[in-house]
Amino acid sequence: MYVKVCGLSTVESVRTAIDAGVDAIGVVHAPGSPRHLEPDRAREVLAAAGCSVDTVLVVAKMPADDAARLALDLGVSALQLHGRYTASDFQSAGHVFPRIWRATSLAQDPDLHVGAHGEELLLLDAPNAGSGERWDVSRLVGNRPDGKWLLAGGLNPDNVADAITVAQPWGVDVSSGVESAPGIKDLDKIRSFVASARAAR
Ligand SMILES: O=C(O)c1ccccc1NCC(=O)[C@H](O)[C@H](O)COP(=O)(O)O
Repeated sequence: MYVKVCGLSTVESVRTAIDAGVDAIGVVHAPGSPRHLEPDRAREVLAAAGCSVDTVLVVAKMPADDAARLALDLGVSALQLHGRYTASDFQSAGHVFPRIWRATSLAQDPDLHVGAHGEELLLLDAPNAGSGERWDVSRLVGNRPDGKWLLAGGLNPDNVADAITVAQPWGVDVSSGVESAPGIKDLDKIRSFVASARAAR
């Protein structure tokens, strides 16, 4: 089970996530989000991860080409285009940056084929990204994607194991569910989330 913790904004939280055994950490560049980091701060936070895990830049409304250039500049492993990006956005960003992830929700009636827009990985989230809202993951039963896809949206240390059992994702992603307040990561919740996700079947 691939585990990503997103919206990290401190060196301490990155180190905790890595010590807990995550596969990926994400930083958010989305003005208005409580997790938004300017590029210089994102660089400092990402530096704490080194090359030990995948590092992901998450953007929401930024033009895809600009996001791809920022991903190159920051030296992240992958760029997560979150929300209403078109196939053409993916195509043009892919000319600049090679590893692109597509994050969407069932509310957008997405193509559930991983790679439909040329992406490496598909992330299925709640309609409001980073809101901590849950959604009915049982809607995926009989209709789940194949391949590399992450389940996200309202997961936390207490519900992640059940969600994995129902949806059988390739991996999981969490943000609000390991926070004490919007944008403030709780280190114990990070440890607990990773342990629960790893133990789930
Ligand atoms: O986290 C944000 O504030 C955010 C803002 C804009 C686009 C994406 C954002 N987050 C992406 C994510 O981290 C996922 O939505 C997350 O894994 C699921 O969120 P949560 O329900 O808070 O666990």
